[in-house]
Amino acid sequence: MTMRTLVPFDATDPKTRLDALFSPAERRELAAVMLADVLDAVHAAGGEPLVVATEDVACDAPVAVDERGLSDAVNARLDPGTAVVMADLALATPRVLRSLFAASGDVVLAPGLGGGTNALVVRDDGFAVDYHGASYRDHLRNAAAAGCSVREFDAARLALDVDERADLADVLSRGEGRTPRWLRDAGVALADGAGRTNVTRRE
Ligand SMILES: Nc1nc2c(ncn2[C@@H]2O[C@H](COP(=O)(O)OP(=O)(O)OP(=O)(O)O)[C@@H](O)[C@H]2O)c(=O)[nH]1
Ligand SMILES: C[C@H](OP(=O)(O)O)C(=O)O
Repeated sequence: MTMRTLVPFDATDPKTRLDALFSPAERRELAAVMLADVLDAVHAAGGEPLVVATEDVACDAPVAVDERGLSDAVNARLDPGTAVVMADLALATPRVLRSLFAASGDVVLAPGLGGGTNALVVRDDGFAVDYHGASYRDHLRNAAAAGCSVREFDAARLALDVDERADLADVLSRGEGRTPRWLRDAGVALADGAGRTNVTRRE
């Protein structure tokens, strides 16, 4: 069973919350590397990805360029039986995505650590996304208002999206794809015994 999977991608000025660590060009490179890892996992999980991007981007999937905001661009394509997987889920594996796609419910929501919604599956055309801010809480409310059954899909490997410097610690310690290699090649490291607070980058 294949799952049509939207992968939203900010190709224009991605990962601005990492601007203290990386130049704009490096942030675009990192975003593209994470996108490649996510697309590999989506393909291996039986997903059929469509990248919904602010600008055209070279990647292993069809690309729909849509300059509208994130929620509008996704809602325009959210036919029942569609998944949405964010492009910065650097720990996502085929196994966890197969489980997400197989989870039952009119709306399946995978929370992000910061209160966002990192991935979802929609099977009811009464549901719409409303990203940014504490979107997970908003999505629970939207689903209830639409009379949708909801499955909360709590998975560590989907809960980590790369937004802040500290998120890189999890990618360095648990990542398996191109992204941890890119970070190490860029001189990013995790000081021993320091937890998520001491991600360093050699000059
Ligand atoms: N198509 C589209 N995707 C977006 C847009 N904004 C963010 N995204 C994607 O949605 C996902 C989550 O967004 P964010 O975590 O805010 O990503 P970001 O905008 O690169 O990060 P920040 O600049 O730090 O906010 C990522 O996969 C982004 O690439 C947008 O306006 N349009
Ligand atoms: C898109 C947004 O991501 P965040 O800004 O929370 O990383 C959200 O999950 O609602």
